[in-house]
Amino acid sequence: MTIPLQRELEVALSAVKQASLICRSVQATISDDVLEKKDKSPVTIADYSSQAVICRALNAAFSEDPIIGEEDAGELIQAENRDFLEKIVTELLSAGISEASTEKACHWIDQGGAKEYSHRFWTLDPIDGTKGFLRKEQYAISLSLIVDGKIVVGVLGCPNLPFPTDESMKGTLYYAVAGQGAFAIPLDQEQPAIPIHVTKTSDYSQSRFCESVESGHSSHSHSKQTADKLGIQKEPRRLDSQAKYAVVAQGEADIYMRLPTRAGYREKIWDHAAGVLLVEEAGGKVTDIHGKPLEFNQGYELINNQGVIVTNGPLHPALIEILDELTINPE
Ligand SMILES: Nc1ncnc2c1ncn2[C@@H]1O[C@H](COP(=O)(O)O)[C@@H](OP(=O)(O)O)[C@H]1O
Ligand SMILES: [Mg+2]
Ligand SMILES: [Mg+2]
Ligand SMILES: [Mg+2]
Repeated sequence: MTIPLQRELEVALSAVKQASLICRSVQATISDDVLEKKDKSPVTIADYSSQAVICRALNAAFSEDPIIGEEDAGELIQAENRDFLEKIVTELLSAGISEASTEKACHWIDQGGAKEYSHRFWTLDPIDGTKGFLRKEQYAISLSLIVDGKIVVGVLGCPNLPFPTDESMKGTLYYAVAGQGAFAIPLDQEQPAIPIHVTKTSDYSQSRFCESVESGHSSHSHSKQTADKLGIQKEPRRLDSQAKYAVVAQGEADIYMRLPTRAGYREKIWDHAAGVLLVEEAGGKVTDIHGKPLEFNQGYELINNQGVIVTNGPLHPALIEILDELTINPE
């Protein structure tokens, strides 16, 4: 018997692994000098290279599937960005893609250019947590398949997150298939996948929440107010990217709060889809701040949702109630 979505999972895992290794090698080249000058070139090269390898792999296997990716090659084709483009091609060649050229790189990147909802599509964030990537901290490569508005495959590459059962192994590849559970595999070693699970606690005083490092992406003051009202005593864990979903899915935190910082901002589907399935398949719950399910059938933004709340399940209801009382953000 064939397992449903097995081929989709295999292609997604191998593409995200290849992209994760490229991102890791580019991240190693960031110097303090680059950071001081606020030069975004390493992240740019890694973003584009990651999007190129993943779209290339998806297109080879599932040529009919649209891909809603974060990046596009619009700027790369400008003459002044020729150097950037050449560096991307160099990365692709060193990753073993011998047919890489400037034209092909732009073509692969633009295969991720879909914007509209369709009954079956992939969504891709080639580097989520750009700021974490530049700080040499956490970032993720996020890919998922959505069918009829439901996330059915989610793969998250976290090159800097230790393997859950062995801290000394840095780099974890997470995956989930709807109805089949959530799993982790070491990024570098051939080892069987291990299942991961959320915690079971219903005691806020014993719980830990995580949130963005960037207070511009998620309101730290509102999360503190909420945590105080719930009696959460532990210090929050702050980390960039969808690595937060992985941390909740593997039981290292019980809650992830993403509270709006400004009216009108809508979350992007590629910032959440893979993480959402991972947590749900690990036994947890994900809604917006009003307790509404996230709607992945509205195009590239979660237009009918505000913020995101992720928990182990038992901690969800009272948290949503508190958020309702706080009136965090006008629509
Ligand atoms: N005002 C805002 N509110 C919420 N998310 C925002 C935001 N401005 C940017 N972002 C998103 O926050 C993501 C990073 O999230 P985090 O802070 O959890 O690491 C960014 O993804 P990229 O880094 O892929 O651009 C970006 O899409
Ligand atoms: Mg992102
Ligand atoms: Mg990104
Ligand atoms: Mg971005």
